[in-house]
Amino acid sequence: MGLLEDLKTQILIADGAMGTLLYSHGISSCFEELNLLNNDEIQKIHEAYLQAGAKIIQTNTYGANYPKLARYGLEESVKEINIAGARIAKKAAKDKAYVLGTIGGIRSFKKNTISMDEIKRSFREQLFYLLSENIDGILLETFYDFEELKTLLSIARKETNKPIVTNVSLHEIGVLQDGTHLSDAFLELEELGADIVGLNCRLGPYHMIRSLEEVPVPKHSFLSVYPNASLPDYRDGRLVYETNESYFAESAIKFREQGARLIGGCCGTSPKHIEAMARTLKGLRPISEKIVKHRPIEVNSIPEPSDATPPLYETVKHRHSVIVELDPPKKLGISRFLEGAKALKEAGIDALTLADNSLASPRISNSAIGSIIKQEVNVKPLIHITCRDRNLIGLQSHLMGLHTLGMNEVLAVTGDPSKIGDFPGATSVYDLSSFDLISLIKQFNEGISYSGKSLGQKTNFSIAAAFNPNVRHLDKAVLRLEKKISCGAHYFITQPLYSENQILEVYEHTKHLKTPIYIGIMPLTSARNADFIHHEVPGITLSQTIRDRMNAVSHDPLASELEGLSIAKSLIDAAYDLFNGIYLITPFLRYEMTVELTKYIHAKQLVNAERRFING
Ligand SMILES: Cc1cc2nc3c(=O)[nH]c(=O)nc-3n(C[C@H](O)[C@H](O)[C@H](O)COP(=O)(O)OP(=O)(O)OC[C@H]3O[C@@H](n4cnc5c(N)ncnc54)[C@H](O)[C@@H]3O)c2cc1C
Ligand SMILES: [Zn+2]
Repeated sequence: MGLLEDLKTQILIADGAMGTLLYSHGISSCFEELNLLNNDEIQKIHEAYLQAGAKIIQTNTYGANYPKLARYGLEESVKEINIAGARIAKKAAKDKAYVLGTIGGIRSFKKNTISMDEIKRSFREQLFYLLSENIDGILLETFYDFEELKTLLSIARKETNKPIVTNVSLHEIGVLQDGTHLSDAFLELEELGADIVGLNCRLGPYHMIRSLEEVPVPKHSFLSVYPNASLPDYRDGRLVYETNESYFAESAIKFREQGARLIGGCCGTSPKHIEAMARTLKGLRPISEKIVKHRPIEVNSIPEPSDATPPLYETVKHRHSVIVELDPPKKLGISRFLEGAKALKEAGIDALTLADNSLASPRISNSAIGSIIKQEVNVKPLIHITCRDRNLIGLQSHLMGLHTLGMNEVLAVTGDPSKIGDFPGATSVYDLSSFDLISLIKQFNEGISYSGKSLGQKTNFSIAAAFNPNVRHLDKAVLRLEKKISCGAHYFITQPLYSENQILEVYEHTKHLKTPIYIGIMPLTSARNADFIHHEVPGITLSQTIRDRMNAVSHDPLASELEGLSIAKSLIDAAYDLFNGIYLITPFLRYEMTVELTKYIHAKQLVNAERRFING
């Protein structure tokens, strides 16, 4: 008889946690390395689970892959650790229990920390060594990223006919991180060839039972469930779980009622939990029919307010559009800022862009000031959002707040790192990259939070992303743009450009993209300002001609300003025929300069319109 054959008629008990058990024994080094250093300890744990009633145990190889072992400098030991892990488990099982070779998910919520190619490479390596030891099946567990699991399952299915168990991990009841409903996920996994589909880790029995209530008994696979002991608690600097064996015994009955046939435990569980479940389920046959609970996910689109202007990405597709950056002040007091916002509004800008603590220095919160100008000046705020100052919780709360305040224009950027700003020792959070943040906002627009939970409403953010053309290889920067588009960016805003040639070059490199681009133009204010930008701002070089022009008027502040404006106007002339979007950056709150440039652009628009009219 084989594992799958047994599951046709029986419920099989699996083992519980390995990692947290070792941790509770005081071990905090690499758990998988113990396969080499202390195989007795691992074998004893397997034996304790077998003794408790487990008929299926898993190898101690959860994190025995190249990227995870590399954290301990053990990346060259993938082969030895996996082979040893399989041998220890088989030795403990003595052919009386099945041994699954465990491979854990790599990506948690940060998608871009590691590429899929790297994940595939490391997976193939681990899979190869586990299969070489003639184990009874493969256990793919703790997958938060459904794409990752599907990709790896497809690879494994081609490599082996042995049973494959796929366990996903959920943050929320019944739904995966990308919003896929659990029942749909199981169907997809079945189609890709999983023999057993289920849940493990992160949630305890309560949330797992509620998740399984929404899932029919699979037709072409078996259902597995490996709950954590409880939600974790943080005590004295350690994660601890409740010990609750009798609760597990009761839960085992409910898992059976939900159609589970392979039942084990994950973090925080011990042989006592497994023993309690094995005892309770002894002699009970699995069920094949159940009533499925349907809990519809309700996501409503919010009605558009009747006076709503179109999002910037629409506006800029159809006509020239000017947006202006006016940085929130570094000191308290916003009167000059408000004057500027009003003047720019009167000059006819489409939005005022508000940086998020640019150059990593604290400024008045851009959402606070954005809300004020929206209400008092009736100008559209475009809120920059960096990944530097907020973790995944803060970012989501921020987005919900912006939506609630009706501020729908956002720019998603990584953010200048703290070390370049006023507080070099402050943490740069970077839970998400700019790509992840763009994807998150797109997911919000579908009404789904990062963890897959319904937000109750869809947001309607218009998503801008940053484009830095001041790099040596523009081709590579354009590849990043393409990736940002695939994540959900609606349009781009560039760093300031200072040469007509560069503007043309940007056009040539991006003309294949359908995504609109706002070209950044920041007027120079003085020869010193020009020198600073040329010598100290990474990636930006000013031509000798521009620097000579600014130097020639260095004695006269007014003439300097006029020369700065004149240079900016030439750049606008170069950009105007190639791009609809112009992004003006106000230097040092000198909004008179960006007002002048906005008027200049509108005058060009008028002249062009007249010309078109005259020419019919
Ligand atoms: C319009 C605009 C507004 C901005 N507003 C703010 C703000 O309000 N607050 C703030 O703190 N910062 C702001 N920045 C700065 C921005 O966060 C950083 O300059 C950032 O590195 C560039 O944009 P991104 O975050 O989308 O970078 P990404 O494209 O995500 O790049 C992130 C990292 O990758 C590197 N990288 C980028 N391109 C390449 C390439 N071609 N090859 C190799 N590596 C590359 C970069 O060095 C960077 O560290 C803004 C930038 C722009 C263009
Ligand atoms: Zn776990």
